Amino acid sequence: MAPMGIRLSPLGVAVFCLLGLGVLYHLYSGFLAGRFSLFGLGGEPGGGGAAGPAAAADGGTVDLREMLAVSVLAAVRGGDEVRRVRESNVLHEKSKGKTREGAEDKMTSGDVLSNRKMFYLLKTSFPNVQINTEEHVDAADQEVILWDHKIPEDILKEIATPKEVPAESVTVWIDPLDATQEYTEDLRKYVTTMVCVAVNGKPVLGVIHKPFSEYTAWAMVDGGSNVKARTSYNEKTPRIVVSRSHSGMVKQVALQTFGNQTTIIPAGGAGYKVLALLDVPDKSQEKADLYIHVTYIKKWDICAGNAILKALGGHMTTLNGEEISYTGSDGIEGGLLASIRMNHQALVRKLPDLEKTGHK
Ligand SMILES: Nc1ncnc2c1ncn2[C@@H]1O[C@H](COP(=O)(O)O)[C@@H](OP(=O)(O)O)[C@H]1O
Ligand SMILES: [Mg+2]
Repeated sequence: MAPMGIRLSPLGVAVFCLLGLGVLYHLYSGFLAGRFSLFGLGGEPGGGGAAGPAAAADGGTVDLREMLAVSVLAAVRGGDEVRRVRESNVLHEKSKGKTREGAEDKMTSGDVLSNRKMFYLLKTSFPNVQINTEEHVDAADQEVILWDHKIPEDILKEIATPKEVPAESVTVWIDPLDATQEYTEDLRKYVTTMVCVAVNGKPVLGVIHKPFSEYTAWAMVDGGSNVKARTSYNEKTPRIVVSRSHSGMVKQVALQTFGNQTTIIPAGGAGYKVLALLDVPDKSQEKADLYIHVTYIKKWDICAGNAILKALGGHMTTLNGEEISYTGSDGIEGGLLASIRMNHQALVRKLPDLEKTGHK
């Protein structure tokens, strides 16, 4: 006699098992999808992390202290690309055309790859702000780089509270590789990556990073900084740092204004030249008392330096002493004068009017 009990048909068992597997698959795939979507948004699985772009950006405001943290990270990450490409010795150097004065306007893989990192890091973190960058951003080649929402200790120490401003008042300027000409000549000390944040056109945050010595200077106007002015400057016979590859008539202007005893220091990069005015521990950094530029120049080249100088009590203006507005057009026509711990207006009065003297 067959033993008593429930008889299970093999077909029934198979259907039951399949159903069970289906339920398990459904539950488990939902769980995995949840985890992946959390990672995709930058949140921490299991909760606890703020997900997605900087929370403040969603409400129509952004926190400048958070923007500073992301700007420093962007400059460092961009700098990693700049260094990597230079060390590979495969620069893919191209010309973007000529400047108004006829110099080659160069671009390399270092510029492009740094731009991609810097732009997408800032754009993903602060989707609602206007970002202007020197290089073209390829929308088909997007990169999702997420900020971990950590503000470094040195920033927290200097800037104790968040500083909210309307997102629409902000313009970010990125220079993914300043001193491209010198980069192609392997003059590494001049190269920087820079981020600037302007609020209503006024430069407020500046970051200048030197990828080859891994030095970063940052400052926030009415906030704090990790860099300071030197204790003394020579106002009478200043050492003047000027462009080595877009100089125009700058040497004539400088010597005419300050006399033949004045030392002219030709150097690459607007970022490098601003750092020359400050107390920078980097050994490869030359020191100067003034920075003068007479030809056309773009706002991504100068905004970060302008913000840092302003935060430290210095000045960057056109040669006529006009403040530079960091909205609208990309470039400025009136040359540049940058100084710190000097009577800036007195320097402006000393300089010749470039329009009249034909020194442009
Ligand atoms: N007349 C000009 N026209 C266009 N760009 C200029 C310029 N003079 C200077 N620049 C840019 O300003 C930056 C600093 O210049 P310099 O090293 O000559 O002082 C460089 O930026 P990039 O290297 O980012 O292109 C350079 O290309
Ligand atoms: Mg550049």
